[in-house]
Amino acid sequence: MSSSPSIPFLRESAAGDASQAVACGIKLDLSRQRLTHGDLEGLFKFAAEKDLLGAHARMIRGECVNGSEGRPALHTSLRAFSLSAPRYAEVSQERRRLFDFAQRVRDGRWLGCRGDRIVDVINIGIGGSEMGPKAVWHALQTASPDIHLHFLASVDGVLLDRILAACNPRSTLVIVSSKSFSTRETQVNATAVDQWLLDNGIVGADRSRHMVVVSANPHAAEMMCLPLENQFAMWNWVGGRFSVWGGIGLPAIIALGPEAFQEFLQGANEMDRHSLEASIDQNLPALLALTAYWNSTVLKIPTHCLLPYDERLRVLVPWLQQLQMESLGKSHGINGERLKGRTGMLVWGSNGNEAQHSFYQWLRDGTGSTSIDLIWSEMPGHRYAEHYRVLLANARAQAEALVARDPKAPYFNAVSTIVLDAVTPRRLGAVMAMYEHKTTMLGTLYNINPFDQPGVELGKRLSKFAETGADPKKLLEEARE
Ligand SMILES: O=P(O)(O)OC[C@H]1O[C@H](O)[C@H](O)[C@@H](O)[C@@H]1O
Repeated sequence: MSSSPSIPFLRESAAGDASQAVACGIKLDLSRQRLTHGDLEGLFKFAAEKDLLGAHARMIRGECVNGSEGRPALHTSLRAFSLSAPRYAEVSQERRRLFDFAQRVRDGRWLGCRGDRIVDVINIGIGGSEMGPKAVWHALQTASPDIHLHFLASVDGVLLDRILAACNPRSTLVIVSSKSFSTRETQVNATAVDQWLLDNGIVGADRSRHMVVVSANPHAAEMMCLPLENQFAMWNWVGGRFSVWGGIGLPAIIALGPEAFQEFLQGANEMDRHSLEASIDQNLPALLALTAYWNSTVLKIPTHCLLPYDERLRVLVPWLQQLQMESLGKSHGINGERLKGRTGMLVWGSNGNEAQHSFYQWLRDGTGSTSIDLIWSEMPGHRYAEHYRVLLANARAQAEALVARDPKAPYFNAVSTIVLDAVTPRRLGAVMAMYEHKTTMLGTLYNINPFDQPGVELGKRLSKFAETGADPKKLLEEARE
């Protein structure tokens, strides 16, 4: 593979539809990517050398792909509907429990301890234990929902105060979500919300009507003095940032209903099957991964910007940021070797239309090159024809404007457009699964393990030391000596 000095557009060398791929209601257009058709063919050969699709299939089959932690990465099993999927029995049993519990909350068979219906759900959790369900809820909630979700993630009392002020404890359900059940922010927030229940007279057995836990730690319910039936399982073989498909999705299951969540899972499962069955030149996640690999390693583009032209997809930005940056923000390979060249990009973005009036100036004229995904839907989520017409005109125009930069400047943009036929639970599942597969496929291409996060864990350990009043810098220095 060689870098092209003239930075051509794919559309200049690919005939007809060769720069497009369509699956699961998603149309990917790579024509504004900066490579030739020959370069793309070279990337397909590189993918074959790396056995990209074989490695992907091995992940889904349950092989030990997370070497540093010695386990498989089976998030795809959480959205599988076939007996042959690894761990199917335990996953489907837990899914039934989750759906049954959510339905009881929704139809009023599960009430607060004084007989009130649950109308507010507070999800206490951070990172992967927050971002997935938050993205799903933001995308699929109706304008006036029966049940309101609140996400308490950071250990910042301001957020705590605001959320508690919006809720009545008697009609509130608290979900404490933590894979490890040892994350300090979550522990501190859970204790504070528990105290709020206590202050409002919800004590003893009554607490169990207002609090449940989701965790891979079998002692989580016990740690919160709750009965075991108030715990929903997750498993060590699902990474936190890949976990929205199971118990971590509980707030969304309650707020949207099991039926919508089932559709969400089915959409993801459709994408899983597409990713296993489609040839490389039509394989959506593989095409996204290969062009990202090209952009980062050959064109040396340092950042990737996601610009949804659809309010419903706004929270995909922080979700994708964690997914890609925690998975691919690594400079060592699977055998601990220091890697040459770039790995994962900095991921950022915003609601596309709003961003036009804030940072597009930089994207169009600044001294940086950017990889960009523009994403929109062919069906609006509202009844205002004029709004949709203007929004779509903006999205289409910006797809061109963002690549219309000074051809003599050393800075340029590489743009993909991703068009959904609609934003339904099914399509959302497919889009999120597509980005998950893009991320893990990039792990294969870069030769890194996308399933661990050693850098974050050091920070977590140091914060615990800092809580005792110790200087974290000193502790690091001592550890080095
Ligand atoms: O779910 P928990 O165990 O509480 O972890 C919450 C988060 O903690 C860390 O920040 C990890 O890097 C994240 O991947 C994880 O999602």
